[in-house]
Amino acid sequence: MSVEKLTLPSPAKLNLMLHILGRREDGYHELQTLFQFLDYGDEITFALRDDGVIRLHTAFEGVPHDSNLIVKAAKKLQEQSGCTQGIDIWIDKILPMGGGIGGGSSNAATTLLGLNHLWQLGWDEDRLAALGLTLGADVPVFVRGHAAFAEGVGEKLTPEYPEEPWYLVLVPQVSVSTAEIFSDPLLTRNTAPIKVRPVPKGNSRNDCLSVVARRYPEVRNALNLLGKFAEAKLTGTGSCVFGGFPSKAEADKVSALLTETLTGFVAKGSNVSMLHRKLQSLL
Ligand SMILES: C[C@@](CO)(OP(=O)(O)O)[C@H](O)COP(=O)(O)OP(=O)(O)OC[C@H]1O[C@@H](n2ccc(N)nc2=O)[C@H](O)[C@@H]1O
Ligand SMILES: Nc1ncnc2c1ncn2[C@@H]1O[C@H](COP(=O)(O)OP(=O)(O)O)[C@@H](O)[C@H]1O
Repeated sequence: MSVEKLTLPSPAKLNLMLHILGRREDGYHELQTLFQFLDYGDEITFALRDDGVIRLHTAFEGVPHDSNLIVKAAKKLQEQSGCTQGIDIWIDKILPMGGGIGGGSSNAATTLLGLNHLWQLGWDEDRLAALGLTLGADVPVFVRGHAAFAEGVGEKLTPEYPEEPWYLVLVPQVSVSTAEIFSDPLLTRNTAPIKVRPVPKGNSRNDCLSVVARRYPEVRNALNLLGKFAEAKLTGTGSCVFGGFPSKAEADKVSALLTETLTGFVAKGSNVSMLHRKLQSLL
């Protein structure tokens, strides 16, 4: 029997390290980064419609309907597959936008995988990841669903198996523009490539950190606070800051110190995305 309605998770990611190796001729930066997922994220509900219309029913502040990565992903998949069915979509959005935890990219990937399932397209992961890359550099890792070392602009992925601690993620009340950070003249762009796998322990630096911390006092405060209890790191180009803890109880203890002006959440790191665990359970 075919499925008509589906609710799927859309997890966050962390960049456990991020090195900038150089700048390409098209202005994009060559990176090496280690992605891991969090068991924490949005939830997207999809319901089939047979008239071909794609409609996201949840409004996003500051993001017009047709610019939403969920709608863009659905439209591209519909066009490229020639599918004549449509979709109604709702999202329970809890991930902060512009926080470096990949909410938009994750939403796009969940949409691609969810619609591949509901529309019964039978696309394989390679094809979905290639389409995903046209929507954003972080989409392919969410499509593949395994923690990975990423190279290029994020499209060359090798599965990795980092430890899976509990994290406390701090969410400074500021949205960081990725474009602004990558165009800062003070950004370090000449880190030597890591040539061995798995990524040797001790490579936890994020080359964006000093530029982001200099520009955003809110991020500086978060790094200072968390730094008293754990190694405090920046994910992506920020604004979120995270630290690992051996147990949920220890992460919760630090989380209890947060105030209204600096919020955060506790979540388990995971090398297999909760989206893929849910999809597996449906097969
Ligand atoms: C830095 C990372 C690390 O995971 O994540 P976030 O902090 O956004 O989550 C990603 O590589 C973000 O990739 P992506 O999400 O595609 O970046 P966008 O916001 O589209 O990029 C905005 C702009 O930043 C610059 N940019 C982006 C990525 C890159 N490797 N080099 C760049 O120079 C480009 O000028 C681009 O137009
Ligand atoms: N479904 C979506 N969820 C979040 N952001 C989206 C979405 N669609 C479009 N965007 C746009 O993408 C930008 C980056 O969002 P997001 O992926 O959450 O942050 P980051 O890349 O810093 O992790 C947002 O500021 C917003 O303008």
